[in-house]
Amino acid sequence: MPSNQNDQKQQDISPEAREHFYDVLYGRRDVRGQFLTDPIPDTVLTNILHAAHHAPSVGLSQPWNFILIRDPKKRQQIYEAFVSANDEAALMFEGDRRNQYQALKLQGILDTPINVCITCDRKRGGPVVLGKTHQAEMDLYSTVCAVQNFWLAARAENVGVGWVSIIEKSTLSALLNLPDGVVPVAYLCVGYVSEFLKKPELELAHWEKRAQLNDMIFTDAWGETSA
Ligand SMILES: Cc1cc2c(cc1C)N(C[C@H](O)[C@H](O)[C@H](O)COP(=O)(O)O)c1[nH]c(=O)[nH]c(=O)c1N2
Repeated sequence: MPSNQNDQKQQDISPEAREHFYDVLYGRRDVRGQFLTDPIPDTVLTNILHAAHHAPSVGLSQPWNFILIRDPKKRQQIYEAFVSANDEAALMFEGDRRNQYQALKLQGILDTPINVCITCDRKRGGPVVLGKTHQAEMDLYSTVCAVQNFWLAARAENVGVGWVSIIEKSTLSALLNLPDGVVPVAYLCVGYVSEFLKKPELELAHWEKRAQLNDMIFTDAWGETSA
């Protein structure tokens, strides 16, 4: 075998590794109600952060930071911001849907040993960043890639993650002293769990269900399906 093909073979993902990768991917869950308070060893947290930091980013700008929030007082303040936003959110749903919403557990802010806020520095890389010249929001999308890496690496470490977005952004920014130009992208509750549910909690609670993949695929233009 020519040596470049040999190199390629060595880079190929083995069938076993592929299976493990899909185990992690499909086994990932948004966790709210199954958190344990057991501490996360620093080595495990470092592995997860390291994976997040290896996400793709526009122009390799790496616009993210990771704020590790352990202080119970700070978390209590953030929890109160959640409660206030969640009360407002409930009023946006009507009738039975509102009752159903109010019965959902939508955060684990005080239930985990650590919360992590992943931020995006909108000014990182200066005024002109390769790949961001015509789509300014690419730094936000890059940060979301870091969030997904974090989520998947956590699952590989058997650590659960719950994303909480029912918090007023300005309140969160003030509580975390974010400077001008830095925005919170993801507020994550992070901890070991009693179990990873087999399906999304919102599906189990009959709030929403997964759509059919085929209904999501168009060919050549929006709305066009190959017969
Ligand atoms: C951008 C964003 C924001 C939120 C979420 C996710 C994402 C991607 N999710 C979790 C969401 O409900 C969950 O991902 C879906 O229900 C699918 O479940 P699994 O993640 O597959 O378990 C979420 N969950 C929750 O309980 N409170 C929240 O505020 C949010 N916010």
